[in-house]
Amino acid sequence: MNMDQLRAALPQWVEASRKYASEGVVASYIPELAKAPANALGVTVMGRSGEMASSGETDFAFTMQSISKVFTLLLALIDNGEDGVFAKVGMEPTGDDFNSMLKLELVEPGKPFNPLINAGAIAVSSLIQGDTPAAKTERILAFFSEAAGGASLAVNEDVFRSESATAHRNRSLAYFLKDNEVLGDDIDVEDVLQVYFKHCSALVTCEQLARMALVLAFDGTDPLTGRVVVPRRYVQIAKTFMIMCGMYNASGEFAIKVGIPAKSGVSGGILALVPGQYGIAVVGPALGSKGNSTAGVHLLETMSKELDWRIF
Ligand SMILES: NC(=O)CC[C@H](N)C(=O)O
Repeated sequence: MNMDQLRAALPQWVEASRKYASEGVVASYIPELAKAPANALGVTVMGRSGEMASSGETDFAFTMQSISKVFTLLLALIDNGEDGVFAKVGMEPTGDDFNSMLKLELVEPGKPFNPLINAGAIAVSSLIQGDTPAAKTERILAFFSEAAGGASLAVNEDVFRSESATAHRNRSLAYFLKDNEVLGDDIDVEDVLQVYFKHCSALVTCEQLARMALVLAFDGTDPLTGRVVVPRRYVQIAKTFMIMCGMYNASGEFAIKVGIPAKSGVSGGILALVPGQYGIAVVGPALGSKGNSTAGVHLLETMSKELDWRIF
C-alpha cells in the first residue's frame, strides 16, 4: 500500500478504533493530564522522504510522558556508553506496573530492571551530562528537537508543575534509588526528579513524534537529511527495550498482536516504527488498566494486520 492508498484507508480504521476510547480513562494522577480530550484519536505515518498520511485529531500537542524515556536512554548511551548506562539500570522486563517499587527491594543490588519503567528512567535522567538540572533539560530538549528534524520542542510547564506537585510515588522511587546508591553521593534527588518531570512534559504533535520515530526506523540516521542522530547500536538497544517493555506489562500481548517496536505514555501517545519503512505517532488519551491508549493500541493492531507490519 502506498502513501496515497494509506491516506484513503486511514479514516475508516481511525473511526473503527475510536470506539475503544470508551473502554479507557484519561490519566488523572497527574491532574493536568485529566484535561485531555477522552475521545480523541489521531495518527500520523511518515515515510522515508517525509511523506505523510494523517487521520483523526492530529493537530493538538500532547506531552511525551514515558515516550521521552526512549530518547533520554539514547542520550544517556551517547553520554556514557553501554557500560555506563548498564551500571545503573538492568536489561529485563519486570511484569509489574510502570511505577512499581516491588523489585527495587526484592532483587539485589536494588538496580531498576530496565530504563523504561519509572525507576529506571529516573536513574537514566541522572546520567545526562550537564552542570545543572536546567542545563541537562536544555540538552535533552535539544536532542529531542534534533530527532524531530529540527522542530523546537518545549516543556508544558503546567504539566511539569502538576506532576512535580503530585509525584509522591516517583519521589519515593527516587529516594529508594538514592538509598540503594543507584543515585550516588554527588546526586541530589530533587534535581534528578526535576530533569525527569521536565522531559516527561516535553510537548509534541503527531507529526513531530512520527519524525522522531522515523529516525529510529532508519537506525538512528534521519533519512530526510542523511544526518546520524544516534549510533545504530544504541537504536538497536532502544528498539529491543521497546519490544520487551515499551508497552509496560502489556508488551508481550502487543508484540504478539502488533509486532513492532513501540513506546506508550500516559498522555495517550504511542510512538511506533516499522523498521526501514515508517515512523508512526498515535494519540488517544483514554488509557486501559496497563497505562496504554485503548483506541491507539486497537488502531495499531488494525494497521499492522492490514499492512503486514509484524517484524517477527
Ligand atoms: N507511563 C508514563 O507515561 C509515566 C510518566 C509520568 N511522567 C510518570 O512518571 O508517572
